[in-house]
Amino acid sequence: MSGRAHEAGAIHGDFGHRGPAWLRTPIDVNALMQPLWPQTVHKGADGVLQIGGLSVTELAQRFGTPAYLFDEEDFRARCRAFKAAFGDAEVYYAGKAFLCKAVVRILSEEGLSLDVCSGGELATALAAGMDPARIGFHGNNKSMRELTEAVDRGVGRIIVDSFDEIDRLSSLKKPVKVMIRVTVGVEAHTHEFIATAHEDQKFGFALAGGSAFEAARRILAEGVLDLRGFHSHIGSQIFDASGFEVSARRVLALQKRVLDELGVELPELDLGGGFGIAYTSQDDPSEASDLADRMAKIVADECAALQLNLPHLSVEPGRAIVGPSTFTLYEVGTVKPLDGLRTYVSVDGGMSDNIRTALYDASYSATLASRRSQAEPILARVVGKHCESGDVVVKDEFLPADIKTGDLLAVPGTGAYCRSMASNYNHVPRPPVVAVRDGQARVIVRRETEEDLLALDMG
Ligand SMILES: Cc1ncc(COP(=O)(O)O)c(C=O)c1O
Ligand SMILES: N[C@@H](CCCC[NH3+])C(=O)O
Repeated sequence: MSGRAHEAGAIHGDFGHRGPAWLRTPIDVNALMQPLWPQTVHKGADGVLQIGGLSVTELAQRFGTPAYLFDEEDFRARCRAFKAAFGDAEVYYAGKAFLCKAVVRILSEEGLSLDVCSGGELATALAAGMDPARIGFHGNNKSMRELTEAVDRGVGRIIVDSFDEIDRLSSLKKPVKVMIRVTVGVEAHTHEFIATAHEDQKFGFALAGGSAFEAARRILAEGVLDLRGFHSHIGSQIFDASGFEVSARRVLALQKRVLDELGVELPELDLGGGFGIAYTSQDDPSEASDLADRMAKIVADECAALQLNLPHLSVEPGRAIVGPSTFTLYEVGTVKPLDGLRTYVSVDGGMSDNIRTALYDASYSATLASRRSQAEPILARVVGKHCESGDVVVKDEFLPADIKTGDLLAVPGTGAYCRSMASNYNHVPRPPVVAVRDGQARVIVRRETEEDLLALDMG
């Protein structure tokens, strides 16, 4: 798909501050909506963005801005797509991408399992009635309190990440199901901060040097914990499936070594999450079904070659399920043209509701969501209201030249790692998450207030 209009928020590239000529020709805006936008989103003839049968102008009036607008139908459809694609394999939704009680209930209804990585995520899952047996618990530094709570509540599996953790868990003297997290040495092609399987980092047991094998040997020799298999997660926002294939091969070779040398055939294998999504029109992510087919094939081929039984497979997608389901709605405040350069468009949120641009140099897009404009496109930078020059939401976007105070801007692809990584920097209260479906809207995470912030301040 080629981006062709400021209205679809799909334009990127260095075209000068007034944009290329083709950008000013009329186009079918709705044809440009996928795959950046949630499935129920479209623009009416008046240029107003609609989600779940409601207009953003109405939603802004009712719930204020900024707000994360969550398309429940879209989220459910992606849960189902992953479940269907992976068939018998277990899909653990990675709660770190975005978690609240409503999401937990939807996951239960759609038959997904849940990956949590802290006592707080575990508490949220349990408070919303998630079956503990369907929860997997991750983390490189789980506390004794967190481990005890997980074991007492009957969490389905704990992914052990260090020898210290094996000792802590074993001290509870319960036959807890565990997986061993392995760093397989794959350099995933993604931002350095979100790659997790190269050797020089904090997660898991290294395959090289034998510590992953030693972890298995120790657990089996001690005979306290119930070792189910190995786990590999190579990073996040990955487009190239070959990294998953290499990691599957390496982990299965380890599984074979455990069988040959320790006499135990481990019955499970988790290949983690990390499937990339589109943030701009230039991103071209794989379908869940293509990824699932490639993973299933490599596991089947490799098992056949190594004469292993097929392990029960699981995966942990977060971003690919929730990322595209949500966009952030902002109101434009100050508009500051810098002659010959670009126009700075300030919105009423920023790095406190989306840290990804500042942290990972992530690319986003934006569209005018509250009206139609025939004005020529100008090169704009969408920035927040925080006291940082790096407080950028969208680095480069073509917006109509008549962009003005009070306009609404929508930024797609903010379902994952935006609300969950939101902060109160500059004492800015965090925005609500509003779920929209079939013409109905409900607040699933309410807006923080200044009273909420003051409530923690003991004076
Ligand atoms: C262990 C583990 N599983 C799953 C995920 C989910 O990743 P993503 O949201 O990129 O699918 C992460 C985050 O990168 C992770 O650390
Ligand atoms: N938070 C990161 C991804 C890391 C996920 C957890 N391992 C992001 O926004 O892309």
